[in-house]
Amino acid sequence: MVKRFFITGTDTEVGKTFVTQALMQAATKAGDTVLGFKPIASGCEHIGGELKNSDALTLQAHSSISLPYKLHNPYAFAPAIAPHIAARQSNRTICCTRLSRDLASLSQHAVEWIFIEGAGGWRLPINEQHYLSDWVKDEQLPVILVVGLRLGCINHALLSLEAIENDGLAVAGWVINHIDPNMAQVKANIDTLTQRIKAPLLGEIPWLANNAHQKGADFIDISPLSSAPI
Ligand SMILES: Nc1ncnc2c1ncn2[C@@H]1O[C@H](COP(=O)(O)OP(=O)(O)OP(=O)(O)O)[C@@H](O)[C@H]1O
Ligand SMILES: C[C@H](N)[C@H](N)CCCCCC(=O)O
Ligand SMILES: [Mg+2]
Repeated sequence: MVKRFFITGTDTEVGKTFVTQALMQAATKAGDTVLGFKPIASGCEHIGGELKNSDALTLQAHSSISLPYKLHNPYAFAPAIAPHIAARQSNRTICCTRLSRDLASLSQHAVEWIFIEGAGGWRLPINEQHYLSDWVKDEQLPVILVVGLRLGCINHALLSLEAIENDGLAVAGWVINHIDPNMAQVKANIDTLTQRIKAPLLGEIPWLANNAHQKGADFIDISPLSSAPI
């Protein structure tokens, strides 16, 4: 059965795509097949007559099978703004039923893993009534939290975990991602997080300058995910 995980983060721009790519590479290195899904993306460009997003293109490029772009990213909006606002501006409605149908059809492909990248942080509005977290709840997806290590991330990490758990979802793991090469008191901050977070730590990714992104997988251990509830 396909193992599916939802990747959220302590904020936007904390490394969700970077970590999702690393997870996909780690699974691929282990000899498994993977698919990436970015249900909702804002900040897209017209490419070949279609709106495309760089996160979704990254996930598509790291997938084991070749599928049309739309299957990796059903909702694509041009402006780099909150997706529910972008949707409203373009007279579209983001709908959980559609997302579930698209994930179900992706899940029919014979792959071992599907990694699903959220947008923004945990409580991202998708329309006037719903949050992306409501859809994750509908799907009962185990969650992986990316903590972008910078000043302020302790509060963001602990509040995100509290919300995920209060939503009744399993935290399958978390990842420390070094996004600030000049951060002070790195070890004391990491100790503060590790003392308080009980979920498995899947890895600590250093600041990888000069687009050394392909190395991300070297710092990730996906083995705790194999025993996570599906
Ligand atoms: N460990 C790292 N070392 C160096 N650069 C990093 C690292 N992690 C992330 N980055 C860079 O930080 C930026 C933000 O990362 P990323 O796009 O993965 O964030 P995100 O959480 O997916 O953002 P969004 O909310 O837009 O989806 C990117 O330019 C990425 O290349
Ligand atoms: C465009 C950007 N890169 C993100 N994908 C969108 C982040 C939306 C955040 C909304 C919010 O919580 O305020
Ligand atoms: Mg991203």
